[in-house]
Parts: sequence; structure tokens; C-alpha cells
Amino acid sequence: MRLIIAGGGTGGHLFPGIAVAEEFLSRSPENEVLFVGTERGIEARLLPKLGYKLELISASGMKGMGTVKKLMSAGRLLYGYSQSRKILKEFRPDMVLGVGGYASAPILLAAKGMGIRRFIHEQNAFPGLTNKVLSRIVDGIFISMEEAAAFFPKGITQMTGNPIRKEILWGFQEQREREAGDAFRILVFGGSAGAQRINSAMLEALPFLESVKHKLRITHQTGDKDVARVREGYQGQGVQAQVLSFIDNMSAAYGAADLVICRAGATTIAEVTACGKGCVFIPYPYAADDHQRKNAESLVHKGAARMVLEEDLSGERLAAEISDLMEHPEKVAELEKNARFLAQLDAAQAIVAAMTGKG
Ligand SMILES: CC(=O)N[C@H]1[C@@H](OP(=O)(O)OP(=O)(O)OC[C@H]2O[C@@H](n3ccc(=O)[nH]c3=O)[C@H](O)[C@@H]2O)O[C@H](CO)[C@@H](O)[C@@H]1O
Repeated sequence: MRLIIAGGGTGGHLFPGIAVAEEFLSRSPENEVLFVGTERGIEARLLPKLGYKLELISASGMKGMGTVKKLMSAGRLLYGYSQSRKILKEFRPDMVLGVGGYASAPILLAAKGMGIRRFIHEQNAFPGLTNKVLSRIVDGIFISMEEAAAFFPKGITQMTGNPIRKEILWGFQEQREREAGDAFRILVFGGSAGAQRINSAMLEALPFLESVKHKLRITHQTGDKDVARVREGYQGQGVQAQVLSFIDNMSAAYGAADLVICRAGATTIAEVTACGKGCVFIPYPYAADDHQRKNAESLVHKGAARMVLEEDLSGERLAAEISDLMEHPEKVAELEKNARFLAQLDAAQAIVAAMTGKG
């Protein structure tokens, strides 16, 4: 069988798509996958390195734009639609899965016109505009959080969870052991692109952690623009930290962490629950419809994570969260237990089974 996975833009859309590709390809040597994305998306940088086939199309969003930009965007979508028809004619997929992000719209619309089976996957508790619109023209909708069900037609919506890459699941299971001793390991990252606000808050927290800073071992992903500043910040305050613009091996990073401080993107959430990690979420406040806050709240309400809103974020507040969890390992253990309880480990299998009709 042949499957097109369309969408991306950010890691949060793309990585679940990769997890579905892994599952689909593992089922038969005859199966083929083609990704479709845009040249600006993370897919253009990552997929060729991973050995996946990728076609690029033209697409962009319309939300919050003025009339002229909307018209230009409509033009790009129309062009993307004709590119999509060509791709569908050449690859002749049995089905198309949209994983969110602009690139999924033109190809799913073209697939509808050509009578090819269509599905979407929504990662967030509060769906994005693209998926809300596309939900009217697809055969099946897969959701990651119960809260999303209210936005989609009932008969075709299925709760599957958010697919997690095999390397995260396997790698984490292999090296569950944390280093002994009284070191406290914190993984800090700001979604797939990094978060300057979190970078700054961590540096501002260090003076408030003076008495425990010798115990801190930090792994910190900063995004492309902030590596030098953050690295110097830790060095200047004498804190052991590995500072990277992007972490290729997230499995090892999760495995080693006693605590994770991060944004509340949906794929991050799926991974931290799968790895059973205690987290302090700092939701990105400008995500569409404040969906990161809703994502985070769905764990906080179940005692599976803590949350600091950006409006309340300061070095002092972040340091207070860190000290409290450092001093009370039983509180971290409780977060870990509740997080693990929410993990959905078989999302990729459920999605592939539903799309192919084979369990
Ligand atoms: C600003 C914004 O709108 N972000 C959205 C975007 O987040 P974003 O793209 O940041 O995605 P997520 O936080 O959901 O996931 C991040 C992904 O990147 C990976 N990773 C991260 C850092 C790193 O150094 N290396 C690495 O591999 C993580 O393992 C994870 O797989 O898509 C998500 C899923 O639709 C949404 O919930 C987020 O709200």
C-alpha cells in the first residue's frame, strides 16, 4: 500500500507523522510512504536526513491576515492544489493522512477531488484551523486528547492518542537508570524551535538556586539564536550545563532527566507522558486559541504536571518550583506516576489499523 503523510511546519506536527510512517512501513516491505510539506517547514531539513521521500508544495495560512495577504495566501493554496494533484497522480496513494500545518490542506482537498481516502490527525486538545476546516471533507479523524472530540463530527472521530517515534519509546526503555548520587538533572527545552522566554527565565532562576546549584546538571535546548548567550549564562553562574540549539537524541535527554521544564506542545506532552517524566510546563501564550495552556491543563488537572503561565513567569517563581521538587522527591514521583498513567503508547498502531482496515 502507499500512504502520503502531509503537513508539518513544526516538529509537533511532523514527528507524529514520522511515527505513523514507521508503523506503516514496518507492516509490509511493499508499503511506501511519501511526505508532502513546504520548504519553510522543519520537514525540509529533517526528512531527507532520515531517508524519507519528500515532495514540497506551496501553502500558507490565512488566520489573522489582512485582505491583500489573504489573497496572496489563497494564490499559494491554489498553486499548491495543482501541485498536489500532480503528486497524487504520480504516487497513486491508497490514502492521505494530514498531520496539521498548512501543507495538509491543498493535498487533502486534491485527494477529495480524486476520490482518494483521506484522514487527519489532531495533536492538540484544541484543534487548529486547518484541521477544523478539513474535518468536513475527510473519512476519518484521529485525536490525541478527549477534549478535541467536541470540535469534530462524531461518527468519524476516533481517540487514538498522539503517535510517538519508536526511538523515543525504545531508547527511553533501554536506559531508564538515572545516574546515582545527589545530582539533580533538569532537561529544559522550548518545543521544536526553542523558547527565548524560557531560556531567560532559567538564567534568571539561577541566583535563587545558589545553595543547590552544585547539584544541578542541566541539559538545555535553546533554539538556533540563543545558544551562546545561554551557555555563557550558565558558565558565568558556575552551573554545569550542556547547552544545544537542537537535541537530536530526545530519548536519551528524557531518560536522564529528573525533571523536565518545557513548553506544552502536544507532541512534547505525548512524549513526556510516555517517558513518565515530571514536568513544569510553561505554555506558549501565543499559540492559536491558547491551545498549549489547554494541553498543559489537561495534565495539571490530573496531578501529572505543574504549570507556570508566562504572565507569572520570573526567575524567582521558576526557582521556587525547581527547589520544591528538588527537596521533595516524593512530589516528583507522584507527577511521574500520574504522567505515566496518561501515556498512550499504541497511537501509531491504532491509526495505521484504522486507515488500512488491518488491526
Ligand atoms: C508555537 C506553537 O504553536 N507550537 C505548536 C507546535 O509545537 P512544536 O513544534 O514545538 O511541537 P511539540 O512541542 O508538540 O513537539 C516538539 C517535538 O520536537 C522534538 N524536539 C524538540 C526539541 C529538540 O531539541 N529536539 C527535538 O527532537 C520533541 O521530541 C517533540 O517531538 O506543534 C504542536 C503540535 O501540534 C502544538 O501543540 C504547539 O503548540
